[in-house]
Amino acid sequence: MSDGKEPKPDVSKGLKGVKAADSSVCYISGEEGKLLYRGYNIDDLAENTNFEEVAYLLFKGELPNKEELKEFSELMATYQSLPPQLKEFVKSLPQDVIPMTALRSAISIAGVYDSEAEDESTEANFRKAIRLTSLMATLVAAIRRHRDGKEILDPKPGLSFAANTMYMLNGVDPTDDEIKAMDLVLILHAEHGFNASTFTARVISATLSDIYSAITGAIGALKGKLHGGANIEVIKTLHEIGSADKVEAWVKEVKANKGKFMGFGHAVYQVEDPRAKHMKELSKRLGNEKGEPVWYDISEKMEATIKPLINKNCNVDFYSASLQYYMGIPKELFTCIFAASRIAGWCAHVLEQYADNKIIRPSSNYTGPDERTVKPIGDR
Ligand SMILES: CC(=O)SCCNC(=O)CCNC(=O)[C@H](O)C(C)(C)COP(=O)(O)OP(=O)(O)OC[C@H]1O[C@@H](n2cnc3c(N)ncnc32)[C@H](O)[C@@H]1OP(=O)(O)O
Ligand SMILES: O=C([O-])CC(=O)C(=O)O
Repeated sequence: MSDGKEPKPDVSKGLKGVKAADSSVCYISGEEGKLLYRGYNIDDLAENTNFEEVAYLLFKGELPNKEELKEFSELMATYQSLPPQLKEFVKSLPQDVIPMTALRSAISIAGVYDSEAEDESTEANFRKAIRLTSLMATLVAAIRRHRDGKEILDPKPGLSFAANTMYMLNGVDPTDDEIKAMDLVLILHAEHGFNASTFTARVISATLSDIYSAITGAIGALKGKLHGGANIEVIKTLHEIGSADKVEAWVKEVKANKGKFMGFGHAVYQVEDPRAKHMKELSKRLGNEKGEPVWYDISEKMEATIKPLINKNCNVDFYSASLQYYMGIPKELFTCIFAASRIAGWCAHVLEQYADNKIIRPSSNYTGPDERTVKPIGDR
């Protein structure tokens, strides 16, 4: 207890910079702007792999060979179909449900109908990780279709994971460019160390609770606008500004009101987020191809204006907003698409946590009153 004179114990607010465990899933250099999944640079992965390969890499630690990939992709395809109870659950939701709220609830319900949900064996947890990773995109698509009053679609046999995700979202066979764009979004969002949602998943699994509980919690953390929810705030901003020539006035006003620029700043990167350039490039291309470059143009102008003003770079959520818009994804779904990718990272971390567990229980610096006694109710 403190009398106000003792030196305060060190508190690392938000645990910033604190190393809470060893992890071999990803390496991030905030100074260099470098991101490696299991030792592979994301620039290399973005160019040369698809999401199934990246999910395999995150779970197993190595990239698959041809046969391993075939087997893993077939397994993912099997798990991609929604159990009938889950489809009925999505249909029972109010049509105007917030998609991340629907997704969080649906994953919790998915645990109810998984006969292995409480099986703590490594093999069962591994199967559940693949099942959850396969299921998440189908659920996101189902939530979109339900909100639009359209029939929920089953995955189409023979399509890749990214292709099926686009197909189930939109109800039409995607073009090669659309498949590439979805793969890029899925690969780049898949993993990012001890971020808030992954840490949430690890905290929950470290109590030896089940993987469905951990992922339900992670979705709740990702939903927040300081984390994955920022991409929805960014698109709202782009639409509010409306044209590139209005950016400077808008930025001035936000700065004068001490507001936050969503999609800028990062807890780890002091230099450019290495994922941003990929999203930016593709957003520019798709914006031109769709004959609607305005949202890219506003984004580019915002980056040029905000970066020198607050000395913060844009993060992964910034150009992913205009990119997802150009991919035809409704803005309310942007964070769900992030979740459909990050599920691979979450699961890799949950498996890692179970494999070398220690309950996560930091302490706090007490700032409340000194010990006191309860007065009779009439004297309070
Ligand atoms: C996938 C992801 O989660 S990426 C992040 C997505 N979130 C956003 O884009 C929201 C906007 N950004 C932010 O709120 C922050 O930069 C965060 C949450 C990402 C990181 O927060 P921190 O680790 O505290 O960053 P940092 O130490 O650099 O921030 C210090 C101060 O810089 C300023 N700052 C940081 N980012 C911004 C911003 N985007 N706009 C204005 N000022 C900012 C603030 O004064 C901040 O203090 P505060 O949080 O008390 O207001
Ligand atoms: O790492 C973080 O703090 C945020 C995050 O999830 C990411 O940038 O992908």
